[in-house]
Amino acid sequence: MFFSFDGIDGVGKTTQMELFEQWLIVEGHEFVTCRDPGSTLLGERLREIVLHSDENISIAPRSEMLIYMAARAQLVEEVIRPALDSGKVVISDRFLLANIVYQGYAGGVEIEAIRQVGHVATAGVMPDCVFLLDMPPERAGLRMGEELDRMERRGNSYREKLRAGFLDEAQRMHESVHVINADRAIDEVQTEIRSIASPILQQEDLR
Ligand SMILES: Nc1ncnc2c1ncn2[C@@H]1O[C@H](COP(=O)(O)OP(=O)(O)OP(=O)(O)O)[C@@H](O)[C@H]1O
Ligand SMILES: Cc1cn([C@H]2C[C@H](O)[C@@H](COP(=O)(O)O)O2)c(=O)[nH]c1=O
Repeated sequence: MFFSFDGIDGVGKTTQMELFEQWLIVEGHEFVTCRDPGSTLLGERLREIVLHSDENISIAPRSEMLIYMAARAQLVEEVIRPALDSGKVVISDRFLLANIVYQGYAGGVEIEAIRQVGHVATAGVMPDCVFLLDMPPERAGLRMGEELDRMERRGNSYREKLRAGFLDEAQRMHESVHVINADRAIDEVQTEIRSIASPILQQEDLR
């Protein structure tokens, strides 16, 4: 079973993932967590390039899209597929949906092209369930730290496009993408996440 968490920067993904992991331990599930981009040596190197490069290193929109894809291909190969093959639950901090939204809807790269490259990069490995944490960008911005990375430095209109893009994709993929109102207390958000995950995990256990 493969879960991912996504949403605009600052919505509380990391906080919710940590609570979700604690719950999985109590429920007796073996799991592997990862972050996209990252969680492999190559992926962490690419993360550093795409998020923390000097502003005078130009990264064109398509190059940016492909850097994320390369990191994800390695993540699937080294971490996600082996974990799923051994029956573990996988929890990923972001996945292909972020590429479609950040580089496509908000970044201007053709969305269909991203889907096609995404299919190659992931070899068809996709989350069974995506928790899309949603809230107004101006409120999520209040939760962001002081040091912003390359993506976080993009302005409000980019963030508005991100939110709209995530919500469009959630409608398109309504069977697997669950929109969670993240503008609530931490425990309320987590309760909803667990209530969605619980029947999915039970069904998997029965197989
Ligand atoms: N529901 C919430 N209410 C208030 N504060 C929250 C909530 N969820 C998280 N926070 C706080 O907001 C900050 C950002 O949270 P977190 O790091 O989990 O977000 P994130 O989505 O992973 O961010 P990023 O993607 O930018 O790393 C943290 O200080 C966290 O404690
Ligand atoms: C996977 C992916 C991510 N991004 C962006 C989204 C965030 O701004 C950063 C990742 O940092 P976080 O700690 O996970 O929030 O990268 C992207 O633009 N495209 C992608 O495919």
